Amino acid sequence: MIEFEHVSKTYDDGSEAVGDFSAAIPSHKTVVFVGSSGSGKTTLLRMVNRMVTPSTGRILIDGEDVRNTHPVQLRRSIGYVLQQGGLMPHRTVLDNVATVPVLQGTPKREARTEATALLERVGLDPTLGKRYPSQLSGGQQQRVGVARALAANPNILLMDEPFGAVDPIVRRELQRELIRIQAELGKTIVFVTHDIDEAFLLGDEVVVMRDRGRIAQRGTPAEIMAAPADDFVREFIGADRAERQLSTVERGGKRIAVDAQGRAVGVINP
Ligand SMILES: Nc1ncnc2c1ncn2[C@@H]1O[C@H](COP(=O)(O)OP(=O)(O)OP(=O)(O)O)[C@@H](O)[C@H]1O
Repeated sequence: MIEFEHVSKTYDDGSEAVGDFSAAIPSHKTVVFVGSSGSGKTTLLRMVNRMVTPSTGRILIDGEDVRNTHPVQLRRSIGYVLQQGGLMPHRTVLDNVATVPVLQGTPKREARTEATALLERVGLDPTLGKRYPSQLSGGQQQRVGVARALAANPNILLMDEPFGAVDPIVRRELQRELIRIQAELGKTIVFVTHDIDEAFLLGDEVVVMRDRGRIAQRGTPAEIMAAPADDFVREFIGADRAERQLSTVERGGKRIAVDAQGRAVGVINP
């Protein structure tokens, strides 16, 4: 479990990114922080692996204050996936994935064998391991980013808009892949996004944030959709509701559900 206890953050230039935030993230669940740009999501995420030091308050992982663990050790023990992958450009894909285990003392050969298995786990052809990151598509790079984050077998995965820079179709594939991987591995995932659909798709629980990390509502997707706490949440989740409204059309003798753009979202059984 990850606990945020009354954390706040005011950066050196005086900007107050987080006011007073408390939340517990249960183990083996995916909790999504969703909010507009600048609401403090990234700042909160980075407090967990000590890339940001809270101005006040503390973060506990399984009851232990993160300040008691050396930052380098802590970061190696927590998977971190960023929007742009953050891969090392001059190392092969395989070495990108194997680096942290090698630093932690796994023999190189073993680390590479495990890295190959991880590439498969995230849906990549292992022969891509010989390439360099620039020789992969954006979606493939993000998969490598996930494989790398999993390489040290962390209990915790921090994911900061990991699928934000890829096109909607690839994004969908990556989301499905993450759901599949999470069903197998059961990590404790904190996932940051500004996309409410992504939040509802991936989150066991969703934390809707206003400015400065203020929680507007926390709950399961169903709870939030069924009973938005206030106008802010209603507007946030409903902003594109019209787009999500479904209708049915007849195609090839079948009833198909389509969204407002006419995209097929499913076949309706008679
Ligand atoms: N290193 C920094 N120095 C000064 N101010 C910062 C720093 N990092 C973030 N901020 C400010 O803190 C606030 C919260 O930023 P943060 O990146 O945590 O929000 P966010 O919700 O993740 O936004 P986004 O979705 O745009 O990444 C913003 O006003 C931002 O400008």
